[in-house]
Amino acid sequence: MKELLKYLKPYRKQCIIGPFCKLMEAILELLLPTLMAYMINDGIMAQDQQLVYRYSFIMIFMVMIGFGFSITCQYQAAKASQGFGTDLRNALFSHITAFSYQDLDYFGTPTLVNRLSNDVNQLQVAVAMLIRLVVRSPFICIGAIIMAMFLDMRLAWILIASVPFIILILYVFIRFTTPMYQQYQKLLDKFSSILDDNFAGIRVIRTFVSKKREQKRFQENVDELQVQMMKVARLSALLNPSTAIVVNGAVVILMYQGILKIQIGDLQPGTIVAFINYASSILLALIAISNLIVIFTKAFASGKRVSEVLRYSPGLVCGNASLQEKDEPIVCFDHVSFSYGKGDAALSDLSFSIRKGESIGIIGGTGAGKTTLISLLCHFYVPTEGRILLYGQDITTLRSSDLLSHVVLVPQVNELFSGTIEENICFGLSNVSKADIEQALSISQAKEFVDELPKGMHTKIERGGANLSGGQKQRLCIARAILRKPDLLILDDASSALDFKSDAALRKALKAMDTQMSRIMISQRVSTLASCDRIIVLDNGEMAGFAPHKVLYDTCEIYHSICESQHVERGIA
Ligand SMILES: Nc1ncnc2c1ncn2[C@@H]1O[C@H](COP(=O)(O)OP(=O)(O)OP(=O)(O)O)[C@@H](O)[C@H]1O
Repeated sequence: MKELLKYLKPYRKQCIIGPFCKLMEAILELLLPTLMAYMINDGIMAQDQQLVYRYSFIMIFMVMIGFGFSITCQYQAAKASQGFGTDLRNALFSHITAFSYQDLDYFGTPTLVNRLSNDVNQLQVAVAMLIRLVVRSPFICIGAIIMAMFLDMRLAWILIASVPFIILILYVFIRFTTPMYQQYQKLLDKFSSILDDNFAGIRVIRTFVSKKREQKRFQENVDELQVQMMKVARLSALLNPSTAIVVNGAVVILMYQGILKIQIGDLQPGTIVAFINYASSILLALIAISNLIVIFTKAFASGKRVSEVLRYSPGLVCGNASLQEKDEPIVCFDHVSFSYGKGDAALSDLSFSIRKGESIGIIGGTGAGKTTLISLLCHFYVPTEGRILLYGQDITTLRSSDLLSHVVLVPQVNELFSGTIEENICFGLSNVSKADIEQALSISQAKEFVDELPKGMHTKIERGGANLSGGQKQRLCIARAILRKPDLLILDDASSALDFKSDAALRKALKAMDTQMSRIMISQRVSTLASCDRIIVLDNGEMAGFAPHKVLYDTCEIYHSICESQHVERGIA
């Protein structure tokens, strides 16, 4: 939680001025009942009209000054809490953007979204309350008792005696509600995760007529949330009445004792009015304190969740070295093994090298480890054992921007953003020539369909490429990668939505483009990979073969059976 304090530091001024103003307001508020007692005892009872006017004027003046202090405090509280929330949200967001896939897997996206939005909101409210009420409410409670002691010491003891009961009630409340709020936040994360699944997979849910099942899952979670919130609400609902019972009990005893004292001439009526005023001030301050406790209990749970993210050091640290092109293999896997979390090895002891300009195919059954291999090469995950070298340099020592400008990946899932086709292709690049864009579109086999669009490259793409077909999206993503002119282009099943003719044309155009650009292509189709210089055959995370098509066809049993299942002949390459 300490790390959160540093986001309050820039608002030190507001954190001092705000409570100071509230304190001044509270002092004025505490003086009012005593002034009223004097006004009643010395003015009204003695029928001194001038004195009544004088006290009335002083009291109105004090109320106005108090109002000014209150407004100033509200302004300072708003300024500090909004600023704190914005700074914290920015810091959290920039910390999360440095997370690797591994780190994102560790937390899960829904909980990170919740922490960024809901939890930071709770903290923001807590900061506002900290400035507005944390000083004021206890001060009013203590001050009211002290003022009452000045008026009548024996009656004041009735108020003092109620304090331990109130402290006990507050303690019990905090003790039981804190774990309940933590549990509630966890359920909220689950809720976000279900929403995330449903919105992302809405088409699949409809295709597989799973709407009812998903609705049931959603309902169950909402019911759990409701049960948890009801538990907290039941306890919270008890808090205000229990404190009110204690304070009102004290008021009843005060009135009784007060009347007895008035009857024997030991107390004046104005004093008992002031006592009742102080008792109700204490009651209001206690209600504020109980609400503060609810807010701080929630904020404490949220603060722990936000701190956990801020304290988390990304597992994947990038180096500072710049990549030097040397006369060494562009890629070298040196006894690389990898497991996701504590699961089985997704890759086991892989060792191979890729020469500059070589085209490499990767084939293997579902879950064989093809995407994992590429993710390690792009430094999205760190090998559990072994090293990956780029031009002989360990990729963990390289500057991330250097690595990603030399190695460009077109992933299985196509990501396009809202904007024009041109903006999407040039994403992250500046000063790109029209000729280069046209060339990239042409190589990726996208030029034909883009030219047919009425607005050509200026056609608007909707978010996620919703107004394009799967094949069109893939071609634009390939064009975007080609435009970067990388040393190593990786296509992870990136031509799966292309028809055979376009797929063949793409491979031919890539080969003709630049003999210096190395390529890695993952595919389930032998026909897509057969023309590669060499093909890696993966089987359950292990390398079952690494050779040209014809050699593998003759020597690798797994590859041979894949070819047979796809009716591919030895001479296809
Ligand atoms: N994020 C992840 N967390 C845990 N396990 C994972 C994760 N991603 C992949 N795996 C597991 O690692 C293994 C290799 O997966 P990978 O995605 O690399 O296979 P693949 O060969 O690319 O499969 P496909 O052809 O179906 O895409 C599988 O057993 C898979 O269940």
